Amino acid sequence: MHPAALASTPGLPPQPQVNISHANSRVSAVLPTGESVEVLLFGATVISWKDRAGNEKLWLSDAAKLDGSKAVRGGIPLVFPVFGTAPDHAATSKLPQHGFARNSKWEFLGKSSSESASSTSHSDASVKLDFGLSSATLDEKTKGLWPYTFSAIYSVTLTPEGLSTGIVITNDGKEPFDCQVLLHTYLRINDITKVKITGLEDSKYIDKVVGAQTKSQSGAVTITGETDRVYTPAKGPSSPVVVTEGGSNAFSIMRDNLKDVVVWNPWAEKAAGMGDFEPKSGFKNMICVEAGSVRSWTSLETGDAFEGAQTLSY
Ligand SMILES: O=P(O)(O)OC[C@H]1O[C@H](O)[C@H](O)[C@@H](O)[C@@H]1O
Repeated sequence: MHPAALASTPGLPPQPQVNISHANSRVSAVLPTGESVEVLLFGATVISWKDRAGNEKLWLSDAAKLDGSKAVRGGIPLVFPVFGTAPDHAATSKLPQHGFARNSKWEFLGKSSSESASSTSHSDASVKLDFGLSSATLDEKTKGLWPYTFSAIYSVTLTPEGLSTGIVITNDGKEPFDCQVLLHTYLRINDITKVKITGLEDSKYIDKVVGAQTKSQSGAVTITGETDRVYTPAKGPSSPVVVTEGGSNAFSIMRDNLKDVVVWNPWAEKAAGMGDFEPKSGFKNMICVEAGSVRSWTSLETGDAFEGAQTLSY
């Protein structure tokens, strides 16, 4: 066990266990109540989040590359500084799809844990794992494609109630830069045909499946084929987006300063065409609901910071 692990001390309430494994390439944490999370340093990608009964809440492809050779297909890849590609935006036009954050090795900055003072009969300990990426640690090729000076801290907080992931990006350089941020969350569901997404009613969206047309959502979102939409929820970021399955709440997504929500399911044909998407029928068991700020650019002047977060619960 790594020195960072928190061992239980006799007489004190049970504490979260934090481990660094797979030749220092993954960080995992388990709460005394049984919930767990696992984060790959490659991309600071959350690859697993389990409830206290051990049920996996995120979808991860059986063919996902976890060795750093490709962005992870599943979990929560981090999109920065561009969503998709932006051929008309000179500063980011050379970057690969969804930027470099999901393809870069992040540093584990450490953990902190807390427990509510009111805890009596059962522990409600939580743990926060912090990861860092900056222009100083980017590989030379990426620096050449996007020559700005920045630092990013990504925090993954596991509580008995849910999982929060939040990012702070700071412009540490002399030049301003524009960026977009997205938490590309693959939620695991049992049957896509029974899924409804609420909280996006009466909202404008860009339908990327039909030539980036702008449309308006009426009622809950259901998924009956390839879906790739960028919503700006009319109710604003403080209103939850809820995924129900067969009428029961499966997930609730709260956003902090992330005004857009991407809804993506590749459906059968697109899934068949993705080498790292397995099983091919897996599109029935996932829905991406992605909190972000991607419809426009966030401009950061020297010393400015952007902060955005989501909290997932079930
Ligand atoms: O295949 P990836 O680069 O991981 O992108 C997967 C998907 O991400 C987002 O949801 C985009 O809206 C989609 O257009 C894209 O297909």
